[in-house]
Amino acid sequence: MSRAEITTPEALADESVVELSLRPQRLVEFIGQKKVKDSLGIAIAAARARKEPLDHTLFFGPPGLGKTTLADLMARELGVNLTTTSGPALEKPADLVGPLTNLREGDVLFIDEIHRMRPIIEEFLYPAMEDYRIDIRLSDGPKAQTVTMNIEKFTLVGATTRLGMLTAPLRARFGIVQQLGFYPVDELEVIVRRTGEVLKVEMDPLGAHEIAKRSRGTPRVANRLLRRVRDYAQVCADGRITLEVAQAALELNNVDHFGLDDMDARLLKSIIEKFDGGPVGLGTIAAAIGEDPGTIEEVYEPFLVQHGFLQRTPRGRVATAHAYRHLGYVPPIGAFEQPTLF
Ligand SMILES: Nc1ncnc2c1ncn2[C@@H]1O[C@H](COP(=O)(O)OP(=O)(O)OP(=O)(O)O)[C@@H](O)[C@H]1O
Repeated sequence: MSRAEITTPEALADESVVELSLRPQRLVEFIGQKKVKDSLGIAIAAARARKEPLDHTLFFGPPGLGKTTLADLMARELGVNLTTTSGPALEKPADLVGPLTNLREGDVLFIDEIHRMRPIIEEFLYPAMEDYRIDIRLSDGPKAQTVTMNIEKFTLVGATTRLGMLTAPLRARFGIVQQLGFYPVDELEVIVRRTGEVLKVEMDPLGAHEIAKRSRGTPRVANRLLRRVRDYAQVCADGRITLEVAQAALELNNVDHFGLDDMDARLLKSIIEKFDGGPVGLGTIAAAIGEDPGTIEEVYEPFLVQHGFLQRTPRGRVATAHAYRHLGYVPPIGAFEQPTLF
């Protein structure tokens, strides 16, 4: 595993099965995000009492914070089926006909990465979301015939890491919109302990705390770090995760005590060394470190901005004094006066 991989908030190729086994089974087992959980709990109870489908719901926030898990839990709490797909997987409206016509009343259709849906799919979804009907074109061309089909009343749950990329008409069709934010260390610690119980690994509170501290506010990263530390504990110690074991295992995996990894360090160092600390445009940074600008913006920056390593200003990205010190540089005097954009 490369250094950046261990702390990436995105799911790795081989992780889906293990993630499934770690997924909470009830909404009460979902740790943190209290406001989101409370308002969902109320909306679900009300929908059940009225025997109506829940309003279409949109989750937004960085990857790995539990959007898919919440969609799954909503279906469980509502006692309905969940069908899952994703924006990039839907190539043509016909790809949605099966999933939509198979829905039973109240079922949940989950569309991950909904901001990556093609416009033609989006337009196909509008009448489904609004009036529970779909318009199927029987052939192509200007004289193409269309048949209208009614579908059962259902709930669309969408997830996106880029709320700004959703079109206004699509966004307006969601009755519930919830933002997921990074988790504080104490909540991640609870997640680590719960995962430890599922994996049947013995752990000291300080060991759990150390893993939580380095998890970039992200449950997916916390669970991944725990699995790596567990391997280390089994092979290099007596199987128990103590503070020392966690520290040694995470050092070995190049995860520093803030959870910054090689890619974060390269990004910040490049701004500091090549661009005098910034401001520098996203495209320029991306070219300098050989990474996709979208990935930098979606995956790396949210955590760096939230933890004060990076500022987004109207003229570009700026490395903060905190970033300079953290990476062993002396911050330049008077360089941090740009107004922030976000
Ligand atoms: N609040 C939580 N409590 C317990 N476990 C959680 C919580 N949030 C996420 N997890 C666990 O973290 C992992 C990643 O969560 P999930 O797949 O739901 O994230 P996501 O936001 O949908 O990410 P992506 O957008 O990349 O698909 C899962 O194994 C999930 O069970």
